[in-house]
Amino acid sequence: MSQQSYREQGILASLPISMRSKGKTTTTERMLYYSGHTRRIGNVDEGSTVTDFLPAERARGVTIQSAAISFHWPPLSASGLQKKSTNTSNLVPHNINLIDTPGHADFTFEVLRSLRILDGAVCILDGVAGVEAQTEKVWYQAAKYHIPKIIYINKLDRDGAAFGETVKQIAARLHAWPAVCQVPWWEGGRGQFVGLGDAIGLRAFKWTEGGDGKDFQVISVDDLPSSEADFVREIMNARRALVELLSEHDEHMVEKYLEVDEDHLAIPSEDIVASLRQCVLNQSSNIVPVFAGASFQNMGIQPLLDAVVQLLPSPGEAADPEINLGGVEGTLSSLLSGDMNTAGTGPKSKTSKTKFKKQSTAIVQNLESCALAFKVVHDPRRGALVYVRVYSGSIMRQSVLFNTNLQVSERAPQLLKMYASDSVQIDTIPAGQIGVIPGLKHARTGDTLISYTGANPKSGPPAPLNTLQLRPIEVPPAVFFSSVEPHSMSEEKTVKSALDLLIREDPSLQVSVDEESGQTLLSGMGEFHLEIARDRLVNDLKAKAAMGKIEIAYRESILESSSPDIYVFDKEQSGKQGRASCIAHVEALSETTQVPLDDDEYAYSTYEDGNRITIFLKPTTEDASDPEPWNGDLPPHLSIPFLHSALKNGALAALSRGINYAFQLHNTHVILTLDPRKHIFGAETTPAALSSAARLATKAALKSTALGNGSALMELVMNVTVSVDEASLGAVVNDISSSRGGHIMSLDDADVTSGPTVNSTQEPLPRIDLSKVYAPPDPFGSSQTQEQGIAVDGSRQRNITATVPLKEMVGYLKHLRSLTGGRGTFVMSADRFERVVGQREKVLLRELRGY
Ligand SMILES: Nc1nc2c(ncn2[C@@H]2O[C@H](COP(=O)(O)OP(=O)(O)OP(=O)(O)O)[C@@H](O)[C@H]2O)c(=O)[nH]1
Repeated sequence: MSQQSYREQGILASLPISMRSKGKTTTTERMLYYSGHTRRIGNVDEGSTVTDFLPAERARGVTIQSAAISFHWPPLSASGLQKKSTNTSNLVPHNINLIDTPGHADFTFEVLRSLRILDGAVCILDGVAGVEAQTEKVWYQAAKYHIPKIIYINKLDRDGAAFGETVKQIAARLHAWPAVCQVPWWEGGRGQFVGLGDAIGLRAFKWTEGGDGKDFQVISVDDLPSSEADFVREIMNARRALVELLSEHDEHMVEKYLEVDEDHLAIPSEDIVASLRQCVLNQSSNIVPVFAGASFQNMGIQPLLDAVVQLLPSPGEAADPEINLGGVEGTLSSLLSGDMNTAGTGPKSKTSKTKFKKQSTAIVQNLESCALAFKVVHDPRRGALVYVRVYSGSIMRQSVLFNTNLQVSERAPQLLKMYASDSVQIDTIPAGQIGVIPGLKHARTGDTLISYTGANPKSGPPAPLNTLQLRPIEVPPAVFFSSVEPHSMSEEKTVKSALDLLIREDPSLQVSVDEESGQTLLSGMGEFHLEIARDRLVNDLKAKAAMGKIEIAYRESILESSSPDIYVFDKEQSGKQGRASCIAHVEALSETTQVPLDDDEYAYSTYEDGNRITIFLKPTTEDASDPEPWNGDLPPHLSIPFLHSALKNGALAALSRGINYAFQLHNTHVILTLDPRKHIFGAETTPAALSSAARLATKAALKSTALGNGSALMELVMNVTVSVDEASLGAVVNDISSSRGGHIMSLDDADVTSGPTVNSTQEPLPRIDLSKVYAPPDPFGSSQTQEQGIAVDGSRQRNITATVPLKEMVGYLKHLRSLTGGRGTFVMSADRFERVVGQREKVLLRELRGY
């Protein structure tokens, strides 16, 4: 297949849209079928799809993991020549890599992770439910990564489908100019959904009811029967609106328009496609092409695939990925071209800085490839499969890959390309492509992998490249947890390896062991997230263990600072003597906390999971104020990154259990000082001994703070946006503020929301003047009036933005539905941890202690 001639399409994904299913997997199945990669169409409802392959996904009919597969469009024939697609423009076959993502809010992190590797996205909306809050959330995130998008409005066969209303919502809620490229064809104006009108090609596509959708009629507008006069008129209206919208944002379109004497219909379709592509790729115009269909009825997929090939970018046109190099942010192309300012990544003194800059330019030249492991899946036959996207260079079979997150190297024994039903062995994964590496022992979802000429077999590539992070994202706090109890002592080991695998697959799950009770705890982002983890653990990975009740994870925070205290660790560890010391003190972290590292080239500071850890490697003396500086000398088995990472791991372990309530600490600053001349004892100072010294030193410091005012209980407060109709507004507001202890932040009209109300990382996009938006009329009463409360029945849709403790949001959807006659929807994300005080603290503590 690799010898055949085809062009590369960028990585494409169907965006997750809401907690309710829009038909992403259903659409993907058709794409695979029409491209010739499957022989039958899989069905979500029967659990027979290619992309929902986990047993838990098939049983529940929901996507949990983002599946990645490759196919060609137009399909490659046996001779390698292109087959006919629906388009007149003789498309060359393209290789498309598709990621089908989950829709449920508990898996939003999985979605954000996938977003990072996309070059383009198809945002699938449900033509009945329209744009929902979860859609907005992901949309703004995609905008943040500059991902070009097209929209596909699905389920137009369903009663109450409202294409025009959904188009208006795209403008109102997603703040994008909808470029309507297709209009739905309801037979005779009010009959059944039979096909589409193509505003670009001035023609219609008609599918036969009940068929597999492979063959369909392409009818020119001139040949449509007179009974379809209204439909023809609407195709023309859409064409005029499209030309006008493009003319406002693209000068070339104005020229074309003038060339054809201002006849909207006379502009060749190729020119419209070229202009649309331009607008989609450069994104400044904020235009989004809108397509239509009913995937379940096999209608609309082939024209959508044509649009993917024509409008979305190839890997070479995709946005330059952001990187982080030793704490400094930049882009990959600036690093590769030597333009990235790496000054902050190395030593802080002036002379070392200049030397370092020269070295880092030379270092980049030896970078062979860099890739992001965006997904790890356990295959019962082949073990862990690591999906990678290569950003520069090529990964070759047998390449040694250095994992910059784990600081380990491992060889890629094999490389695979995944097609629907099979995988093909390949020798190289070039830049822009995705592929699979089986047999890696360490790589986890989210890790950056690099190969480097002349890398040190132990410590990998030189600094600062060994810290390179592609598109880093912050893992949100895991706020629900459940205990995991192996059935017997003999099962402990297998349960542990199953848990290890689970967190390699999904880093938003966390495993911790409660030091005192010895209990293993699994934490996740939501109840559904943990339920699915339980399914994976027990049913798929066959771990013989029981999981306890799913509970909310609170945090605790220290109220006082400790004074610096030394801890000496001296003990046998795994049959070897371990000895190390360090000094620790802790303080409550606040916005004003200063971390003065600038003039200390051996200092290091990191913010992780709500706490800060700062490490100083420097001489300590009791009396002299200016001790002789340390020259950086270390025993051969230790390096500065090793010291930093061992000490940090020790501190993190100590922070996982608070002194008063046994909850993880929050807002705590741990300051560790290690004097390399006094606290390191030759070969006995192993990384494990250093971690133990740091852990025990931190623990002792935490204990000393608890002697005073104790510590504070913290709970997670969520940022919640509830969409309800006007009639239910009062009841919902009252419920949030009185029964749930929430604070109402704002009440807006849903149609004029500023969009990015969900969290502060989303940037506002300018509002669209709705009077200028073209949307075809909807022939049927819209059920969006029921689901979204939009204008038709006179009731306005309102958005309530509030902060509410997470505990009070458990099971909220059911309650909201009962308060709003089934119409209310909501979306939420973690806002911050807040101290619990007064009566609420007493009640919570009573509940937690059970007495
Ligand atoms: N009537 C109708 N139903 C559809 C259509 N497309 C999908 N469905 C149904 O909608 C439901 C959800 O479809 P999926 O393809 O699983 O949707 P999804 O977006 O992948 O869902 P998640 O995996 O939960 O995110 C299934 O019952 C499908 O049969 C359509 O065009 N028309």
